[in-house]
Amino acid sequence: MTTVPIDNIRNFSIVAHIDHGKSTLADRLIQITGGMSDREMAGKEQVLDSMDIERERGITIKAQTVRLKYHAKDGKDYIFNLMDTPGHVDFAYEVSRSLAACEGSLLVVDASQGVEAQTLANVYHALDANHEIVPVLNKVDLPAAEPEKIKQQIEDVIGLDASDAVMISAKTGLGVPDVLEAIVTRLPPPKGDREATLKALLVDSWYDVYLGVVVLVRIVDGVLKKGQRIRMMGTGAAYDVERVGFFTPKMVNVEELGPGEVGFITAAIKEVADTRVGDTITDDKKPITEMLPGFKPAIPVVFCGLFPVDADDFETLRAAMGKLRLNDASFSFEMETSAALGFGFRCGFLGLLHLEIIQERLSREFDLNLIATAPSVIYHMKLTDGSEMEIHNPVDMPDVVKIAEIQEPWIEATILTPDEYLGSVLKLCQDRRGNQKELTYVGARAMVKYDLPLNEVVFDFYDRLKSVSKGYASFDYHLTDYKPADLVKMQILVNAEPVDALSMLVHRTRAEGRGRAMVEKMKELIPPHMFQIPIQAAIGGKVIARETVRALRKDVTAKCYGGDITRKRKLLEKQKEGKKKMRQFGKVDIPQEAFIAALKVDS
Ligand SMILES: Nc1nc2c(ncn2[C@@H]2O[C@H](COP(=O)(O)OP(=O)(O)OP(=O)(O)O)[C@@H](O)[C@H]2O)c(=O)[nH]1
Repeated sequence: MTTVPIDNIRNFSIVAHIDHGKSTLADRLIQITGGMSDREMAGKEQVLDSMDIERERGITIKAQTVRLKYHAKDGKDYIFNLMDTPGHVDFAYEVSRSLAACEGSLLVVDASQGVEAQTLANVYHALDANHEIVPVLNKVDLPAAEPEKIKQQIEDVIGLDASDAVMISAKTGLGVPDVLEAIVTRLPPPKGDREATLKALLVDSWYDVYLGVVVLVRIVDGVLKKGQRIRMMGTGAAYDVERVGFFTPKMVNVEELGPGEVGFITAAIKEVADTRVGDTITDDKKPITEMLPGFKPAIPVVFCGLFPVDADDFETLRAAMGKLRLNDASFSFEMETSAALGFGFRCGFLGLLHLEIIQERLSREFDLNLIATAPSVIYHMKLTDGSEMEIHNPVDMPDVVKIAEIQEPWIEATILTPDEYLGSVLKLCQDRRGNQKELTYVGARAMVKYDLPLNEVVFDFYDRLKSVSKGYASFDYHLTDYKPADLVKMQILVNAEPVDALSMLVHRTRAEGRGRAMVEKMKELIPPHMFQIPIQAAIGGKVIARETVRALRKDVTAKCYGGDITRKRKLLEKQKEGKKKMRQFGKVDIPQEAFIAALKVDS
């Protein structure tokens, strides 16, 4: 089964904006080509059931690539390798490695929605990888579908010829057989030399409880065999290959993989961290000398502290993070202690969405209740003594008198929005110190490009963008460069003591607004004590905003005007609840909500 003529192989991926139907189409392709029986596909439950069983047996936790067999109209049998690509922008590097393992892409565009920000970002990645691209218009079954208009949009905005776009409904199956034919006739086969020394791309790797580390590879030249001793050129480590195979999506073992093929190997590799996405694999005995281009480690760009709300959860949190890291070498964490929040971890992420995903998984899968400190980016500091340093926790910032210059990272953001929300979107970008670079139209929607400081985006940019556009704007970004910035370290002082978890670097012009909003929020949420509590925002020794929590009166409800009984009861109950989750800070008890709220303020 493995010795397929190379001309009968097609390696491709599906690129699309979120929700445009990538997974539905992939499922259909698997179904039609027989990777799963109708019965298995019919009820989602059954597919899930079988996956659960597989999971229990540790067969395929994460089948990144599916091999499909297709008997084409030309009478020949073809092998398709459908490569999955990570769904979002933070994993741009992983996306580009997956794309580097194929020759073509299906560009799926929702015929009722049209081109979106991630359609563009993903199609550019595919073009960078020299892919042949077949445009596919999905959801033509919807009454709102406007395939002709969207074809024009693809031509105007992306510059791709869409006259031959395949029209489908991944949901009903309409047109999907045409997609299979287009893969054969319009995408090129891979090239490779079977007689040459082994050269393979490490596309991805993950940890499987039963098999250990599973490595997904794309063979460029030569043959990868069971029992062969291979070498990873980036790390220099050598391993004996134990298993070779592919997914259908079920795991199938074979003796070898030849040029152009995509499959997996296992080789007693201990940790995912021992494998590097993008590395070149060769034969240990007669290694090639030149690596495949583009190898680079993933570098975290956004950091924040994660602390358990309940201090007893610390060990659970450590274990949970360890588990997530097994399959995600780009997520980093180290222990951190905060006077305000106790023991926790300083974590590094590839970007905002990565941060959100990890946070979400920790709370959902491990049932952990967490407080996240304000996200921070990596700042470059030039010191007066001529040295330089990187700061990714405001707490570590040196004394201001020692700093000659602070530089912050900038991004280029692409936003697509319906015209009616354009004004609000521009205002949001402008408020976040953005510089507008471009404003064009994609049909009835505006496409704006902005240069923005990442520091302003890590706060709550997504949430704000969604709310000002009622969820219709789409967003994508990539890092560009570092620029000098007038940033200051702002601290929040409660009862004259700085609360470390609330320190942040902000632009001087934005410090007062944010400081004021934070102290106001804190005032609302810190209950009165026996003494008066000043809450201040300060830059260095200078206070820029202040509120005061008044000293406790005998009757906490007395200040409720009107004497509405239910309101009084609510207040008393709230206080009782608050007591349970307080952090003793100096002499002051600060409820968890106060931290969460202070970190979420918009200004
Ligand atoms: N009407 C209609 N709905 C479709 C069609 N294809 C997909 N959908 C629906 O669109 C939604 C998104 O489809 P998915 O396949 O999950 O989209 P995706 O691009 O994989 O989305 P992510 O996995 O979130 O990236 C689902 O509710 C599908 O049922 C179609 O051809 N017609």
